[in-house]
Amino acid sequence: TVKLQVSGDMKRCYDFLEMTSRSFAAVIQELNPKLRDAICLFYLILRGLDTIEDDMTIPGAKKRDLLEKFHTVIYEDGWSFKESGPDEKDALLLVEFSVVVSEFKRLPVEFQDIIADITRRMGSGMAKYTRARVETLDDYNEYCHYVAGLVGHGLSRLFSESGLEDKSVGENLDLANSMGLFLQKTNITRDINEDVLDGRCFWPSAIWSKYADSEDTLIAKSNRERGIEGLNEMCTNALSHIPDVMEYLSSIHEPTVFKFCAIPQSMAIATIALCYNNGRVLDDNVKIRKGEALKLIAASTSLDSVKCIFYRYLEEIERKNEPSNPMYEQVRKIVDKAKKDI
Ligand SMILES: O=C(O)CO[C@@H](C(=O)O)[C@@H](OCCCCCc1ccc2ccccc2c1)C(=O)NCCCCCc1ccc2ccccc2c1
Ligand SMILES: [Mg+2]
Ligand SMILES: [Mg+2]
Repeated sequence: TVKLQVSGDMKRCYDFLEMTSRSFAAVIQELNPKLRDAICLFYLILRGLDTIEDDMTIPGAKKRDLLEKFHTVIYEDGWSFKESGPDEKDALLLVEFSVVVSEFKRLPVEFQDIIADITRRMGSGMAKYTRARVETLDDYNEYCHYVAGLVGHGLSRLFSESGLEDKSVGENLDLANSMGLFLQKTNITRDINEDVLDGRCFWPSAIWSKYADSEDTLIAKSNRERGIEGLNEMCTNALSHIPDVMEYLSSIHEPTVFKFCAIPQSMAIATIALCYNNGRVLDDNVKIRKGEALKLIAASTSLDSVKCIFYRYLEEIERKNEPSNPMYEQVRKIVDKAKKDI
């Protein structure tokens, strides 16, 4: 008989997974049982950390202290945080965080060590960027490394530790980093309107300041042509990670792990293609249509089918590319390089 040992708190953890993530809940729940609970808890711990980072009502010094010590509170039975701002969408997760703590402490200690190490390093990186702004391209890559590249590091180490993937997956951390950077850079590029209206901006000033003299001007209708050129440069910057993404995916063989890794990447290339040369991104939060997303989920089952998906969207970007675009040559070079690997 299958011992369905879902203790009370783990059930509540999967409820929180559903509540806090449209995109990742399904792919995490489909994972092989050897990894499912660990990655669910890894997600909830980092979502809890990010809920603190995203909360603009927490004073700087207090926020930095919380971010830097979060890797220790995941071991504190009963830990709860009830001071999130009223607009924080995932505040309830921090109020009831004790269910995450109790289940985290039941994980194999090797999994606990990986999750705690990533939480510590991400919290420290987030604390650094509560003061620093994303200015240079190096800042941009560093910030995305902290909030998403490190997730790739932790996931790859968990895949190898579980025995479901080769030891080398947990060692090729540069490729794992690119998996996170492609997803995070896609989100940052797409979310510019929402972020600027929230008083935040993760686009590096090294890029946007070539096309506007302030973040508000960047999204203004009066500056639309230049804003779209900045948007195209942000899209092109994200596309540079595609060769690493393809190489990483070619190293993943367990079917549920492959889909878990591939589906978010397919969503991301479709999102970049939608954003490219599309002024609506500067006015609104654009998202790929539900029907297209479902097709991408169904098609992201093998390396060949994912390569076809990427090829198709790279062609769409090339069609949208115009000789008048300052990025015209850059886009052609990056698309041709990415297509060559496919
Ligand atoms: O507030 C929001 O809803 C969005 O927040 C964004 C932000 O604040 O920038 C931002 O918050 C980042 C800090 C918390 C990281 C949360 C996370 C996300 C996905 C996971 C997947 C599995 C396991 C753990 C995971 C942890 C965010 O959620 N960005 C989405 C992209 C992050 C990609 C992470 C990632 C990296 C490598 C991967 C490799 C394979 C499969 C999935 C991967 C997923
Ligand atoms: Mg967030
Ligand atoms: Mg954040």
